[in-house]
Amino acid sequence: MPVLQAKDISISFCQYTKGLEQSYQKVITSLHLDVHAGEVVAIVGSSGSGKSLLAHSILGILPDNCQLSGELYYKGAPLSEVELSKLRGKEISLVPQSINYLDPLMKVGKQVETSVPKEKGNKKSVVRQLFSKFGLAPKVEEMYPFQLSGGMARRAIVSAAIAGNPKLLVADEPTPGLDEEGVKEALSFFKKLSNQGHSIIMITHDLEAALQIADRIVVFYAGTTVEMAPVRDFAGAGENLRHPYSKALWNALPQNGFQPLAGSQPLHDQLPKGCFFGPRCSLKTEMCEQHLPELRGLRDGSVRCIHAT
Ligand SMILES: Nc1ncnc2c1ncn2[C@@H]1O[C@H](COP(=O)(O)OP(=O)(O)OP(=O)(O)O)[C@@H](O)[C@H]1O
Ligand code: NI
Repeated sequence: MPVLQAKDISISFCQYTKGLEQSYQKVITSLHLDVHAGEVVAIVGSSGSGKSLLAHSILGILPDNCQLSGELYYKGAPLSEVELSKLRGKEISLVPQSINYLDPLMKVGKQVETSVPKEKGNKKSVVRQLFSKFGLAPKVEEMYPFQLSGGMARRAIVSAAIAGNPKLLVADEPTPGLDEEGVKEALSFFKKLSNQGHSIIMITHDLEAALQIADRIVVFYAGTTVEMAPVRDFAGAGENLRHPYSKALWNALPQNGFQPLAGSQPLHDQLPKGCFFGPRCSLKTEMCEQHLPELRGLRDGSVRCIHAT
């Protein structure tokens, strides 16, 4: 049974148009995701594909003016608002994408202390241990966020996210601002957590980083999940991958010759008819324009493409 399962999530934002008239603008169409105990699942996809909104759905921290539909399950049971408020920051924790989540007016050590559960004993010493694990000197505890480098802020945020020893960690772009060594450390730290039975959802633009630690890769495109694949399928010319977009991402990596893909991901208010990837797809036929394909199971994975075999 998956620790977390998201099925057919769609998200709309309420906007005021004229005066008091409201309209709902759908920004996410159909996202699917699951993660098992001890598994690292990486979500890859370009900017605006819905990665952070899915993370916020899982944590139950979407803005008030938006409406979510679809199903979320935690350990097989539907994840309700009430349930989430009990789990958030404890069993389920988020490494937020922006370091602006740090309170600018509060010393960093004190902030991370607020994430340490009571049961853990002396909060200050827990923070000290966490910081030393991430190479942050004791003096950093006394600093304010503006005094930290991007990399230090990132480490402090990860410390806060894991302070409660979460079963499920959702890390939204955890590596920007870190140098090469820092990236390696962060990735190997997540891997270690997963080896201890924790589940990790890692969100990233960086397919290469994802491939280093993930067990499975989930590919998002324009607010839809287009493929779920085991990492081993990212090999050769991508012949084991299921969706043409995943193949394109793989073939665009330096080691595969930087093969570019023409066009760009459509915006949510300019989605094409039928398959969202259609306009960029070499496999496109008339059938593809009729409706958005469902995500279907295929060879140890899933794909949203009628042509995939
Ligand atoms: N508060 C909001 N109001 C209206 N639209 C929003 C809001 N937040 C996000 N969106 C839209 O939802 C879509 C998905 O956004 P999201 O932040 O999840 O993308 P992302 O994949 O995390 O991108 P990035 O890689 O840039 O972080 C985008 O089209 C974005 O414009
Ligand atoms: Ni994001």
